[in-house]
Amino acid sequence: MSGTSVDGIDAAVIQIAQRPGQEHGIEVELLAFENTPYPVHVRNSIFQLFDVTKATVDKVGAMNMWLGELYARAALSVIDQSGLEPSQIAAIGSHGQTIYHAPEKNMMDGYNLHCTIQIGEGALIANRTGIPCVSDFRVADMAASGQGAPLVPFTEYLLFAHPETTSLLQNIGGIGNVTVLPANASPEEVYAFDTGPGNMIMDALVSRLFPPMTMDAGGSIAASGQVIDALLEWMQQDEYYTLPLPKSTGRERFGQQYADQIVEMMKARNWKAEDVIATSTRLTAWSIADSYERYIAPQHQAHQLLIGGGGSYNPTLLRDLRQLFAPYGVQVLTQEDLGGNSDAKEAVAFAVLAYYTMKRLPNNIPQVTGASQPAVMGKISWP
Ligand SMILES: Nc1ncnc2c1ncn2[C@@H]1O[C@H](COP(=O)(O)OP(=O)(O)OP(=O)(O)O)[C@@H](O)[C@H]1O
Ligand SMILES: CC(=O)N[C@H]1[C@@H]2OC[C@@H](O2)[C@@H](O)[C@@H]1O[C@H](C)C(=O)O
Repeated sequence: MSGTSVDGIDAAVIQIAQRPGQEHGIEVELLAFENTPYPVHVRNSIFQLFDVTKATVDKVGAMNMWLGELYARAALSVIDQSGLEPSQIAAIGSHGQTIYHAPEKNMMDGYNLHCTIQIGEGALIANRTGIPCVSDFRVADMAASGQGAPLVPFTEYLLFAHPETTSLLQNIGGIGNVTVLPANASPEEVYAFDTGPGNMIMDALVSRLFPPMTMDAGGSIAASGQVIDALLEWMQQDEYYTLPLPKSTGRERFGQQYADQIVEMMKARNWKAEDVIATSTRLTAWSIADSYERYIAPQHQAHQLLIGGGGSYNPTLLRDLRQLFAPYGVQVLTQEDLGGNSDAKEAVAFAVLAYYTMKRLPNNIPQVTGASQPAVMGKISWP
């Protein structure tokens, strides 16, 4: 898995045990996990592709192969760490790198041309590892008129649903996304959506205002600043926060151009850099709490908000979240609080999704993505 933050490659080896007689009853054990940060020049080359005027087909094509090589190496390395041989691995699930995501309806000659592009060639991963590789998951959901995201809720339902506890699984990566798992839910009652920016705005602003840092490690910059009310109010006006469900978003809305606008405002109004970081941190926490109030609380009183993704390592963000969720009586915990691993969660999810692809079983949740029907997502490349 390589997410929207483009911080590195997350690779996990898992063992799946099928509960007898239950197609969707599985137990997952994490055998090994490894995060390989992208070298700076690779990260910069990927970021170039987020600018549609620079993402020419030659560059996209070459990066598709380059990332395939890097993902294959990451897979072989984590397999080695697990103590297994590649020949013992049934399949690799590779999400790839999203370079473009346009889930909204886009009609042309009567066809909906909404699209999403994940690169990192699966054929190359299969060839280099000798293991079948499932990649390019999202397009099958889009073919069924879905948004192609979020996909992790399928696995969260399998792994975290509980008879008595209503949980919100909040991932805070580049983008924030939440899965609502009502107590004793059937699959049809699960829903999920992107809450808005996760770390994306913070990362972009830290990169601009505190180079060579690329993230607010430990939330220390935000902790040293004060929230700027005028900026927070401006950010809260984005129409994304009130769009109807299902909805998903990405760098196209909250990426570099968005951060540039804030830097311009900051210069014009003499705001302090650490206050701008404190405000963007609060915005992420606010968007998660606002999503709860707007789309979840009217139907479900949640017991806990379980934070995963890199945002769970930012104590200032967690502080803001705990403050905002206290009035609702929702406990804020991280995956680590449950004995899990915030970093590994999405990599594990794509391994689980690949397990279903290999069995030719549907692995999207139509009401989550807005798809008209279940789909078997993922394309299989054989070695
Ligand atoms: N120690 C830390 N302190 C503060 N923030 C951190 C820390 N570690 C990671 N992060 C934040 O988490 C981000 C990475 O999160 P993660 O790996 O979950 O994102 P992703 O998987 O790329 O994104 P997405 O889930 O949106 O696809 C970093 O860019 C950074 O902002
Ligand atoms: C198009 C795309 O890559 N979307 C990501 C992104 O990062 C978080 C959020 O936005 C989520 O919608 C999705 O990723 C996770 C893995 C998902 O599909 O569940």
